[in-house]
Amino acid sequence: QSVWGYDSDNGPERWHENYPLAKGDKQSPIEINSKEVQHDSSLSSWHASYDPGAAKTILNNGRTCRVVFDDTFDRSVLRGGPLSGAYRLRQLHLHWGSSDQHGSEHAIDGVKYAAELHMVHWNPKHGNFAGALKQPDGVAVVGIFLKVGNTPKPEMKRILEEIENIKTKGKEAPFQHFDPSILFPKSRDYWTYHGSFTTPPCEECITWILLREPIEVSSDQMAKLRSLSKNAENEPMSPLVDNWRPPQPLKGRIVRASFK
Ligand SMILES: NS(=O)(=O)c1ccc(C(=O)NCc2ccc(F)cc2F)cc1
Repeated sequence: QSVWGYDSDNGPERWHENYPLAKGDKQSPIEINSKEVQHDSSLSSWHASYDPGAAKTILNNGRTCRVVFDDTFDRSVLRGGPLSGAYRLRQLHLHWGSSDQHGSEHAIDGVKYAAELHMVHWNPKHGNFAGALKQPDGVAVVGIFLKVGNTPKPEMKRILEEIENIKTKGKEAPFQHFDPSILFPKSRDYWTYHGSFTTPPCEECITWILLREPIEVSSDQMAKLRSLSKNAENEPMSPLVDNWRPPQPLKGRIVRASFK
């Protein structure tokens, strides 16, 4: 079946067969080379004002672990930085590796992190998410790198505790009273560039805001993430790991930094 994934027969190298946009000129992720980044002093700082009551559920869709928010009105929004207007938080999810040495989608000067967390927002001026996907300014994703260390962020615990309840594909559990801004690192420094979804259909509708400072998770927390299964409960356990797309060609795009 043409369902895409991260295995040799349906992985990133073959996505273009069913999703032609995957071979576009503004694809994500990318490798950030700090020597080629342009500092832009006109970039303002970004601001998230999230309503913890907007959090709804957490689910395993066989390809990632995703937390879904109520985005039927401007309840949890991101503004500022490279954005004009308020973008609504729709979902957050993660990409991670089979070991602590890799797993992030973006890489910084060759450094890959153990995981990368994406907070996905869309521009309500385009009516709905499906409409926003077709616009270059339709979606904004805040990317946060996860680094394995020994002072793990207690706020990550909440997501990882829920993993017990969504071990297999298709499992969903209530996930309420959660303010994702507690996951942000201290520094608001970021890189920004124009790119795409890192998964099919790979639309080029994303303003990426990648935070420079990683947050710390423990090796046990990473092991918990790796205990999720790609398969449903009545199928053989297949560890959900290495759900990351490799860096794509920059094709002349400029990456701007909010910091010197
Ligand atoms: N990793 S990432 O942050 O770049 C990313 C963000 C959002 C989505 C998404 O919403 N997919 C669902 C989806 C994507 C396209 C579409 F047409 C319908 C649809 F539901 C996928 C990847």
